[in-house]
Amino acid sequence: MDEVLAADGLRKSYGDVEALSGVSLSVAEGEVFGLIGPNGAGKTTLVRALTGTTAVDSGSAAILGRDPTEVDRQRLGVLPQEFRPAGRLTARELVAYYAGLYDDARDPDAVLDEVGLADAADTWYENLSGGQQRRACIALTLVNDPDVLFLDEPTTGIDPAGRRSLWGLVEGLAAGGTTVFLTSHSMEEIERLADRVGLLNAGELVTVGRPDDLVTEYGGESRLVVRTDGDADADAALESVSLPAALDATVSGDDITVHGVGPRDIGDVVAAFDDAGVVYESLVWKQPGLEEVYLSLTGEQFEAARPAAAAAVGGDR
Ligand SMILES: Nc1ncnc2c1ncn2[C@@H]1O[C@H](COP(=O)(O)OP(=O)(O)OP(=O)(O)O)[C@@H](O)[C@H]1O
Repeated sequence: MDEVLAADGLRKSYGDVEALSGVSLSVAEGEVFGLIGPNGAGKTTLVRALTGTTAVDSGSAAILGRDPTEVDRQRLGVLPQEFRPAGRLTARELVAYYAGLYDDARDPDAVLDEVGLADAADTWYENLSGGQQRRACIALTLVNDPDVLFLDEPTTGIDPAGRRSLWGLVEGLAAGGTTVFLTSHSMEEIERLADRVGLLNAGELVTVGRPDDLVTEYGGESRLVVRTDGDADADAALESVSLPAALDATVSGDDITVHGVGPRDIGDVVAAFDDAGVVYESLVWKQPGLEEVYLSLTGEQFEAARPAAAAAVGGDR
């Protein structure tokens, strides 16, 4: 696969703040590269360095083998984190205006339809809802049918159904060969879309890899958390249970956590609790995901909930 994006030793400081401290990476054609990291980690600075909208102190970046400031703009789409187009143009007028900047642009109405704005095409940008405005901004980045697309937190403010439809859109673009560089605070979004993920922390790319590989390496164990009845003694309850060999458990308050429970162990573990007559309020199986990777490598917690990570396998009885 051809290399479409390249960064080599990018450094950028703002006064005493080192926003990027030597970032190198490579993104192949058709790849969706997800960039995650805490607030202030340097993600937007990296996007700006890669797209040539900020001058770096040292290091180099290339898009499609060229300096980012020299790349053919027809081939590039950039959705900045903060983007405020003219408020008193309708969504259609805005997209048509941007279409006029390119030699070969797509039909504005088709693009508006793609981002779910067909019904709001005649609404002034300033009267669109926050999520609709973000969709309109995404439309502006798609109007030239770019080969390389930068999306800096594209779905912030967009409702869950809208997010899912935009994820489908990004998947379709990637399937068609578009290279996507995506930053997000939503682990669900990154897990769904990214072929590879880079974790940026305090200006350093701490790790890069496929989501599954990162979860295997840093995500920790799958576990089953058994919440015992508040009146019961959780330690005594655990003593009475004959867990399958190789599994161990710890107690914290009313919770008994059985460690290292893989998907195929769940039935045996639940049966062991049932056989011992343990009364429980809930059983939750937790599988590690990118959130755990993030937590383990940054020591921080994601704001966004990741409901898919916890699957209830039982309930009151
Ligand atoms: N124009 C600027 N002037 C001064 N400092 C800046 C500027 N842009 C960014 N910084 C600083 O550089 C660091 C990295 O900021 P950046 O916006 O790249 O982080 P980020 O990972 O995108 O954060 P967020 O997740 O909050 O969007 C921060 O400490 C920020 O305050």
